[in-house]
Amino acid sequence: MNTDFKYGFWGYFRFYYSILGSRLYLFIALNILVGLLDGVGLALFVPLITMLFDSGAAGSGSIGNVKYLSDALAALNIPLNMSGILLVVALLFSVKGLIRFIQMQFFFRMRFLFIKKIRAAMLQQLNDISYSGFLQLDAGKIQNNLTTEISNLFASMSGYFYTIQYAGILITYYLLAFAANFQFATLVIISGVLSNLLFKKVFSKTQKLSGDVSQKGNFFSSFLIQAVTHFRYLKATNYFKRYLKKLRTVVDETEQLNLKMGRLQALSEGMKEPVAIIVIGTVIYIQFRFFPGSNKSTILVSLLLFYRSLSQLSLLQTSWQHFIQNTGSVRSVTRMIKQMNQLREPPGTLQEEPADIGSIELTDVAVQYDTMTILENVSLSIPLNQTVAFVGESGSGKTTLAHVIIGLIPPTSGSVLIGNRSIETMNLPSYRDKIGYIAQDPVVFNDTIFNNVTFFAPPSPENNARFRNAVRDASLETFIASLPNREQTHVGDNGIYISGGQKQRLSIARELYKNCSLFVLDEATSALDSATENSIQQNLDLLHGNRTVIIIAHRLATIKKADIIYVIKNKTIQARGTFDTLSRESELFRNMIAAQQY
Ligand SMILES: Nc1ncnc2c1ncn2[C@@H]1O[C@H](COP(=O)(O)OP(=O)(O)OP(=O)(O)O)[C@@H](O)[C@H]1O
Repeated sequence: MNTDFKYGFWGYFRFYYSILGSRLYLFIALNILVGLLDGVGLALFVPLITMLFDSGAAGSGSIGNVKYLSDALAALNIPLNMSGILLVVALLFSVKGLIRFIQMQFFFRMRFLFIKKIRAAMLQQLNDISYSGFLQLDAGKIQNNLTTEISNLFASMSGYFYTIQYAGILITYYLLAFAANFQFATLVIISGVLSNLLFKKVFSKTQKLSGDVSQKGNFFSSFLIQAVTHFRYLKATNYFKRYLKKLRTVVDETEQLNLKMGRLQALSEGMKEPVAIIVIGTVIYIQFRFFPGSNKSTILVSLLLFYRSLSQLSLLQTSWQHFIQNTGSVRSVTRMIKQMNQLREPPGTLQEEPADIGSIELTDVAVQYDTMTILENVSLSIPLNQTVAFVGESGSGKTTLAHVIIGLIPPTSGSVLIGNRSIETMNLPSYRDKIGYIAQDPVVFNDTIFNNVTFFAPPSPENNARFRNAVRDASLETFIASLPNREQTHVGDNGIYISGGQKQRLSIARELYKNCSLFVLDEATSALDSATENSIQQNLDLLHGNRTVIIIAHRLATIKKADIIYVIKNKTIQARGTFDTLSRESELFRNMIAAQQY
């Protein structure tokens, strides 16, 4: 997909072409064919008019250069009488109907391909961007671009190509009009071009407004996502009312812009016919006033064609307006695609990472967010299948350190080796296949318990058995047994139908089901009562010696069995050792224990 194009007529063509390829040519060809059939069908009325004017045979009158049409009919042995001509016209318009049917079908097929292709590409990009890249994006922008803006993108394309179709029809009419009476047609065209300058201003204003509407759409989506995600909190505190004001302001501003665009559309709609009629009226006046000897029958044919072209011109202007109105979406989507491309995670090697991740070694690691240093001089080692814990006060950088180890955040400096290989060169998706991550905020999807735990694996005897083991080890068995629909129970948006502790257990069960080599438990049991926490702890202890486990915990009682505890303070590791060693040798650790005893 070519997103590096100039925002001009050919630039847009190149962009649409990069998505649909040579299908576009077929679409244009069908459009032109429809236009041509329409024009020729209409032109066949010319011999009819000749017949009426000259009250003789259609071929005998003088009707400018259009006479060749009646000659062509004669050559095809079609009788040059009213019924013969009408029959041919009916046939031509029937063929046009058929082509139009094919063209419409093709149009919808292109719409299907267009949206599918862009959406699939953008979803793939979302999968490919790095976590630090993702932090630079905005949820509302992503959502708005993937839904509303993509549909608008297609609307821009259809506006663009319908404009070409109507232009094709218009050109056919104009050529015929020129053939009938050159002088008259020239005057109409010159005046038409002049009057079009009026519309140019309207179009350029619309184009600017279209960009603003897209941007506002991003804001609105962002606010809306947050309102829905935090609905419970906003309701409980009655903050929704205040939030609503924010939402209303964005809606109001967006609709004000749409209103302005609507006014411009109304203006161009309203102007179209009067301007065209004034143009033709003036030309007729000039023609008869200054060239009294003009051939009236040729002017009549020319007029008929211009009159008919009025509706095509109106359709052309509407399509162009439609295209212009949606160019803001094209700019928004292509900018986002470009940005997402730049934020891609480095590909690393293609080879699969081994099931055993090996030992983890960090040397002199530093992490900065912008100019703020979060960690520095961090060196640590996590031997294979050992359990380590990171402790330290809130905001000391424990989660950040875990993110460095699982390759979510690249260190600003220093080296990270996983199984003796630099993390920079690793196949990160394959590495993460082996990682179980229980985040501070439990991650729960709006689906059934079974799907949440198995992550949408199909039910099978093997998966069902794995599911049962996982929910047993996460102490969820009794809870599930108490539900009328058991594991088929839906947990609601963000797990709104279940308790905080149940959400935590559900996310633990999912990682246990995944059967990983490396587990990161970031405050994984903080919302549980002591009895449930103990029971899960016993099951997690079974991982000890079999899997590598990183525990981040404030409650020091939960890390007593860790092989190594790293104490983080002032951006670096201040002490390390087992619980007993640290209790004896580290004043910092003793103070932390003391702070938890009451
Ligand atoms: N994306 C980010 N951009 C800027 N600063 C960030 C970002 N993420 C975290 N930080 C900052 O990095 C510091 C360390 O955060 P981190 O989440 O690693 O701490 P933590 O020790 O896990 O805290 P807690 O125990 O409260 O979870 C904090 O000061 C935080 O504000």
